[in-house]
Amino acid sequence: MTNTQLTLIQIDNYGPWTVTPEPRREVDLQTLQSRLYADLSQLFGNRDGYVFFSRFDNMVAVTNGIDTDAHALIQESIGNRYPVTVSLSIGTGETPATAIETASEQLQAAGSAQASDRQEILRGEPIVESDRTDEDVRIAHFDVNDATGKYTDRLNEFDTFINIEQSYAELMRYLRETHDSLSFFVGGDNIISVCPDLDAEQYHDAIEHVSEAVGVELKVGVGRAANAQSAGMAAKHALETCRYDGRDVVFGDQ
Ligand SMILES: Nc1nc2c(ncn2[C@@H]2O[C@H](COP(=O)(O)OP(=O)(O)OP(=O)(O)O)[C@@H](O)[C@H]2O)c(=O)[nH]1
Repeated sequence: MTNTQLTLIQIDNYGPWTVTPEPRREVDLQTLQSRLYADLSQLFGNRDGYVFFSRFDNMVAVTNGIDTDAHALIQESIGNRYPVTVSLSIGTGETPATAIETASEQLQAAGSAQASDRQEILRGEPIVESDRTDEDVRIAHFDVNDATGKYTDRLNEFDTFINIEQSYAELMRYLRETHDSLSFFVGGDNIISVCPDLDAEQYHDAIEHVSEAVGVELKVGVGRAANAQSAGMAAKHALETCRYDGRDVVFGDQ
């Protein structure tokens, strides 16, 4: 069984800030957003978490093993470094979808994303240490088969981008609707999904669905562990095994 702990990260009152006192230069917003993501990736990553940028003003972190004090420290550090603050909401659940649902509801209950008096909220309870197991987190690392030969070296960059993004859109929707999983594009031709305990057939069906819908062929390595970093690393090794023996689904511990 999985026991996912996710943290919703939301920039406080960001919409109004981007236009106050007048619209801020887009390049400055892009720079702020990407630096904030980089810092959060490092701050959570140093504690074995994974952060996904989703919409940049909102980000989702897999935070199994990261306690409330560490969240508070990260929140304070961001507040000291940036002209904006972030709210953090920790949600847990048997599936990633229920965890993000809880995290989102807690933050919504604390006030609007665009309320000037809702700042640096820290809500939710991490999984208690005694309830944690070595199998709480499942990370599935998807990769497009031969993206370089089929797309990067043949098509112009924008048409390559369309193909990759379409496979992402199909996969994220399919896994969300059929298996309560959350999928994130992480660059290149890679998609990382936070999943419950799915079997090889279910991963194979997802890959087949994407292939039939948009004609992009995927493979996937799956890892399980007590935290995102270890599960993610096991998934990467499993993906190498896919490359080596040609299977489309490999589990890290098999
Ligand atoms: N975020 C992330 N990106 C990766 C990773 N591995 C590769 N990439 C990206 O994916 C691109 C394509 O690399 P590969 O997936 O190794 O190449 P490929 O042509 O698809 O070949 P095969 O995957 O072996 O079929 C690279 O340029 C990187 O941008 C990874 O582990 N994480």
